[in-house]
Amino acid sequence: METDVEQELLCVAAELEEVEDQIRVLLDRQQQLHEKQSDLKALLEAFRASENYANDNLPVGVEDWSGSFEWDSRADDIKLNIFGISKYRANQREIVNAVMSGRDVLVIMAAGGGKSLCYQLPAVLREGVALVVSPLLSLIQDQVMALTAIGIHACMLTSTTSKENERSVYKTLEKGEGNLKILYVTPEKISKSKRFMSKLEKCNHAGRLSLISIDEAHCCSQWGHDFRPDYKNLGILKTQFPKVPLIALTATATQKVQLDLMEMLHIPKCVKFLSTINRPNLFYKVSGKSSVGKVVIDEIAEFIQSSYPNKESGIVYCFSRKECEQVAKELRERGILADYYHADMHDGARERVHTRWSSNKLQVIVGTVAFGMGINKPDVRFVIHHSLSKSMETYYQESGRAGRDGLPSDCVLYYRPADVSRQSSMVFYENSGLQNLYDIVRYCQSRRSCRRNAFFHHFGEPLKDCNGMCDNCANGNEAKEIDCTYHAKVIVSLLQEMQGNDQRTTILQLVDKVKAKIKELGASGQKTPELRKEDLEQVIVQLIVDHVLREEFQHTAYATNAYVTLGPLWRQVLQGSRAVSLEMPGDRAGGSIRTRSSQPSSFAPGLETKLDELRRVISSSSSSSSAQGEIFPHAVLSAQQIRAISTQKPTSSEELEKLIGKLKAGRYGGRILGLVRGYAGGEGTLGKRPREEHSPVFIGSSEDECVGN
Ligand SMILES: Nc1ncnc2c1ncn2[C@@H]1O[C@H](COP(=O)(O)OP(=O)(O)OP(=O)(O)O)[C@@H](O)[C@H]1O
Ligand SMILES: [Mg+2]
Repeated sequence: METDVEQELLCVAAELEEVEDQIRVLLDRQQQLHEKQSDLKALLEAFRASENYANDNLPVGVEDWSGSFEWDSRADDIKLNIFGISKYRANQREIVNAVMSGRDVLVIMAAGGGKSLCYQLPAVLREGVALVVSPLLSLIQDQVMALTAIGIHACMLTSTTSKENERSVYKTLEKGEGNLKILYVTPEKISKSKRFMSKLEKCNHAGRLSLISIDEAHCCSQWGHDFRPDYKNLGILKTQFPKVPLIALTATATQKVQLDLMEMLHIPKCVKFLSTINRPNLFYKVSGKSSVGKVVIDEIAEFIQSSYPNKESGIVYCFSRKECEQVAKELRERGILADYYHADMHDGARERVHTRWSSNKLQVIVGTVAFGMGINKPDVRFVIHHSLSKSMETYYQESGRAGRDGLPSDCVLYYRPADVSRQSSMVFYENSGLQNLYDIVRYCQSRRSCRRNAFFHHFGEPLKDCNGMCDNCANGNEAKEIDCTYHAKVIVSLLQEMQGNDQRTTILQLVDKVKAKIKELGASGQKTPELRKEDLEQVIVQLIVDHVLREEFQHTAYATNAYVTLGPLWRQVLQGSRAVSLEMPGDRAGGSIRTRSSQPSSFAPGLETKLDELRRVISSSSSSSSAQGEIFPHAVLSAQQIRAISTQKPTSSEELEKLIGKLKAGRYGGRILGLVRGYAGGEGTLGKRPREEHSPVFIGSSEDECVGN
């Protein structure tokens, strides 16, 4: 009798503990929801304030930014004949109109959606100089080169600008000499250079400051994924120049970040344009990453060489500077033209690598996160992550460097659970750092859910069809689920035992212990699927993101180490009330899942090839002859324009102008038409080109954007 009562007491105690665990999880959730509730309330107030403003201050109908405006024909002319763009993408025209009407504007538009045109076109249309704040030197150089190439006078003030150039820019600002249209600066200029601000003041006083643009505006917010301290002082611009329209642009801003931006930049009454984050032309894929470094490089090299035999451009992102150098070297040893780019290099060396890549002399840049934000190379065909990103936002941004011209491109992330603790020991002290990391880890661990939907879900957007443009949608039916409840129990009981003995363990050490334990228990006749080392790593990581386990960090003099310990829900697993399963690719060979573009694309010589060669020739002759700096091949003719010329085969300058605008037709028309003539009648006298395997997919527009179509 007494033992029965004791038994029952033990059961009640165990159940109580379980209930307490659940309460802890619920309290956590309650706290999160309270925070979200207050953010949303604040957001709603801000929206209402801006709506009231719009209603109170503007005549009815003016908020229709798609109507007719007096600058329409000039805008159309410059868009086509200077920028070489035949049709606006979604929201571009409306944004240009809002800026031209003098309003402050907040633009959230997908990476590669075409944000630059939204401020560059008004900058050309309006009198005076536009100020553009941009966070990175490489991005600024890219933009200045591209604008110079199409004859728009742009310059920059950065850490690399010579004193002489700086003086000349200051003179232009002060006296209005020359025809400077766009001035790019890094945010430090605004926050640190009083001299610059006083010149700007004079420029504005003379009515010559046409607009202010804050590119990559998410850097203002510490809730954003790439907060830059100098960005937080940019509020001064609206205070100093209240009458100058300010346009803030970013590809990624959650509602919280949007609210923050409006507050920090002092634009509570701005017009907001939100576009979808969807990039329908990007194929997302997660590949299993071998624990052997050389094998990973072999796979990456094989992927690049078989999918892109014509040396189309790509980026490989790595975790550390050292890793970048190593990976670049090993890719070179495998015959790929690759070089590295990271923050430890001199500005000059970084610029050289960037320029070689932009002019297609280098196929692959192997970079850290220091490379990429806003890089305007439209024909990047693949972005490979050698290591895990630290959040969904960061991954969306970095992978979004691919396919900005709207043509099909690959985004591949090489995932190995052991990489999780490398990242977690870097981000655990950041605001929601671990939570953000675990979101991308869930993305990687999944073998069934649509990758694209994971982005929609993350950015709070309604789901859209993926059209088979991710590995899980393409291969999801082949994926299988393996029951790992038994393994999870062993893991939890081992950890319980170790904690009782005051022992610590890393994920990798734990895997070895689990393997040994399962072998030892094997004799007891338990029927369990045999898991490889990598699978066990994956089970442990799954348990971490599901709160059964948690990571704990300890600093040493040289590093921060991540250990794994019991989390709030461990008892549920131990008592068998929580099943644990793992999604596996159908073939179990994580590294070799079929991809959309893993078939080698045959590339016979044809008109497209000839046009590609032509643009390279023009680009390299420009780099030796042009006083205005290099003109990159993509600035001579974009991939879309090459496609349009190849399909339409224009026979006169007028026809060509409709496809690429007057400026380019005037400069290169004779040579382009000369090539097209060789292909008149469809067959071509220079060799027949097989049909391209990819049909173009375009970004963010309801209309067909293919120039001339
Ligand atoms: N309406 C259009 N039609 C065709 N191409 C366009 C159009 N608008 C922009 N582009 C091209 O799309 C590419 C990406 O544009 P842009 O650099 O402005 O993107 P973004 O939105 O600033 O992206 P990111 O967030 O990555 O900086 C560029 O090559 C640009 O010339
Ligand atoms: Mg941009």
